[in-house]
Amino acid sequence: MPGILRNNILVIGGGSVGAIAAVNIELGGVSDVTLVLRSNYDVVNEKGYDIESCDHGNLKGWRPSKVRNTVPNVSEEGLPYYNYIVVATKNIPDISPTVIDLVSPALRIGNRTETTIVLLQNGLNIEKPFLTSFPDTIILSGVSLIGSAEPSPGHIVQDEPDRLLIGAFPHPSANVLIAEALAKSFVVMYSSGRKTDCTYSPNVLHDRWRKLVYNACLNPICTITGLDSGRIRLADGALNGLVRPAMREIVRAARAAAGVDLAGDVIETMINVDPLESYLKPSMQQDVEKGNYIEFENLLGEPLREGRRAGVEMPTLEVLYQLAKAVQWRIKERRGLVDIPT
Ligand SMILES: NC(=O)C1=CN([C@@H]2O[C@H](COP(=O)(O)OP(=O)(O)OC[C@H]3O[C@@H](n4cnc5c(N)ncnc54)[C@H](OP(=O)(O)O)[C@@H]3O)[C@@H](O)[C@H]2O)C=CC1
Ligand SMILES: CC(C)(CO)C(=O)C(=O)O
Repeated sequence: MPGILRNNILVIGGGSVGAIAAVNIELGGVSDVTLVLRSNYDVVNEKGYDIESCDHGNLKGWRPSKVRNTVPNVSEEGLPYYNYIVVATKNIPDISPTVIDLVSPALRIGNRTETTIVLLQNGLNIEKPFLTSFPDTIILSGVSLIGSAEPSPGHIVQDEPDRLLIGAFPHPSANVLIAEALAKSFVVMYSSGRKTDCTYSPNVLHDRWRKLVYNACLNPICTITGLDSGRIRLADGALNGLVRPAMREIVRAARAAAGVDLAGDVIETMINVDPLESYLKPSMQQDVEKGNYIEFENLLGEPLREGRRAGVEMPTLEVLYQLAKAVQWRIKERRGLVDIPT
């Protein structure tokens, strides 16, 4: 579109969530997406994505403006800065590279205010390492209720709509109005293709704790039991014996640690957030089935630590956390990260 200034967007991680985000951003027609891929790079670079989406229909051979298998080093490669860097990888601080290592080369040395980072990831306190490493950069929160999976490289199946809440994480020095304006501009850009439900939501802490009622509880419970989010609702006693007690602990922790009062019906809403018949596997369960590392520290460890610091007893979450940690160790062993004494 000559004469019109286009947004230059980097999306890091083109899996279940990142691929759909790239589609939405490109669809508006005013942004060019560079998408950084890893295991699915060869397939997508050669043939494009094969996307089956409840929001977008079937997109065969879909590609964003550019795909890469490395994060661009904007300073060394002399590239123009990115307006937004959208991070849609799993957030696994216990495994390298961390998200900070990943994003760093894409910010111009000495100028970290021109780019805004959007964390399209689950979990609590994910912005903290960014505020420490890039104290001048504004960080946006993306809380997504999409249901999406990548059953094979480059094949994306999105069976629950993309409902995305965007807001700015509290920042120690940035101007609140600028941060708010950047969040709202992102919403406009993401929504301009009119195929998605992306809204501005300033209450980031509330949105993240609310989502944790699902992510800190159903994600590990489904992962550890091997039952998807439909079957766990059918399984004898699992809701009353496991799911609801864990969810009640998160509700108490949100209030005590963050002053967040979640709605009285949040537990039942989160249990029923997806139709039972979708038999949806939470993202952590999908990861374990693929032999991938799990995001247990930000989904489970951080809310548990916050709740404990605020004096909340969290016996169910404590056990789930220790079990998830053992699952992560099993994955590390399979991937050759631990030495087993002979
Ligand atoms: N899936 C869902 O339905 C939902 C997911 N979320 C959250 O969204 C975030 C993204 O999840 P999701 O899309 O499901 O995850 P996926 O595993 O499907 O996709 C993550 C992508 O990031 C890539 N990646 C990871 N590390 C790197 C790296 N160093 N360089 C380049 N690419 C990298 C992965 O590549 P590789 O294949 O090589 O590992 C993969 O393609 C998570 O925080 C998740 O909790 C939130 C709501 C719903
Ligand atoms: C709740 C859900 C399924 C998104 O809707 C999710 O966040 C996950 O799978 O981790």
